[in-house]
Amino acid sequence: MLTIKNLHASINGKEILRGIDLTVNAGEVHAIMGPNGSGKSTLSAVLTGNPLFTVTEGEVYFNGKNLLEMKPEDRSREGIFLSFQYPVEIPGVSMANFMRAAINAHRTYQGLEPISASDFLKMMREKKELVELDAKLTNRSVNEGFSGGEKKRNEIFQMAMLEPKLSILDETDSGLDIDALRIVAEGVNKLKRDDNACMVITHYQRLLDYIKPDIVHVLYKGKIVRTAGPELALELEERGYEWIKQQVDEE
Ligand SMILES: Nc1ncnc2c1ncn2[C@@H]1O[C@H](COP(=O)(O)OP(=O)(O)OP(=O)(O)O)[C@@H](O)[C@H]1O
Repeated sequence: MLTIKNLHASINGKEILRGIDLTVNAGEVHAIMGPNGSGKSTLSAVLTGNPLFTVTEGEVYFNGKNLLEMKPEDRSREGIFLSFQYPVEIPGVSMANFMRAAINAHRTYQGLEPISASDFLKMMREKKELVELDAKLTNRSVNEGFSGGEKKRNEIFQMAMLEPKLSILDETDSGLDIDALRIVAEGVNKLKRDDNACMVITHYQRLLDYIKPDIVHVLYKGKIVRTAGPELALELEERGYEWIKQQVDEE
């Protein structure tokens, strides 16, 4: 589904990603861990087309298409979803109008008719139940006055509505409480299918108590320096990153 080859990216002339190689197949959940400042958020920003970052080398293919040539909105329409650490409030725009516009933008791109009012309402109802979103929240403006946990749940609701092929969840340093962590995790687990995939950026093993990753990667100094099964996250929880840093710096 996603193939990243030797990806280098920089910001203001400073190289942050220094040769990322990563393959994500349909049906897989990947956890991206790593010390502060190693480039985890930069990787999600580059994949979704944040214009602040410049790709200086490498290739990224998403379902056979050259991702780096696509505009950010087309990456979304192709099925990439980024859950933000700090979701923005959009006063004056109702959740229903926002979601309907987003779904129809995707449908137009796929050459489909706009979704009918009855299908849309049915979908809203089903997905609200799936992620246990309080029905009252969808009558309000997008994220306006939502608590941190409500915003997070709303992000997962949007993810459920858009049915992305690849979800990237950036939870770095987010100060999520244990309930919000569980919401994110349950959402990911419920939405997991054989034909979609998920990349979870996290500092905390505790998120991975709820989401079972198939593969865990450690990013350090802009490169993936270790890749293993879920046992790697447990080892990091126990031993920290120092031992990996030392090993890598000596290599
Ligand atoms: N606008 C910017 N200007 C200069 N440097 C930046 C900018 N944005 C990010 N960086 C630097 O890029 C490096 C990687 O940052 P990034 O946020 O990707 O790391 P991270 O692994 O997600 O870190 P954390 O775990 O602390 O969230 C850091 O050294 C950071 O200071």
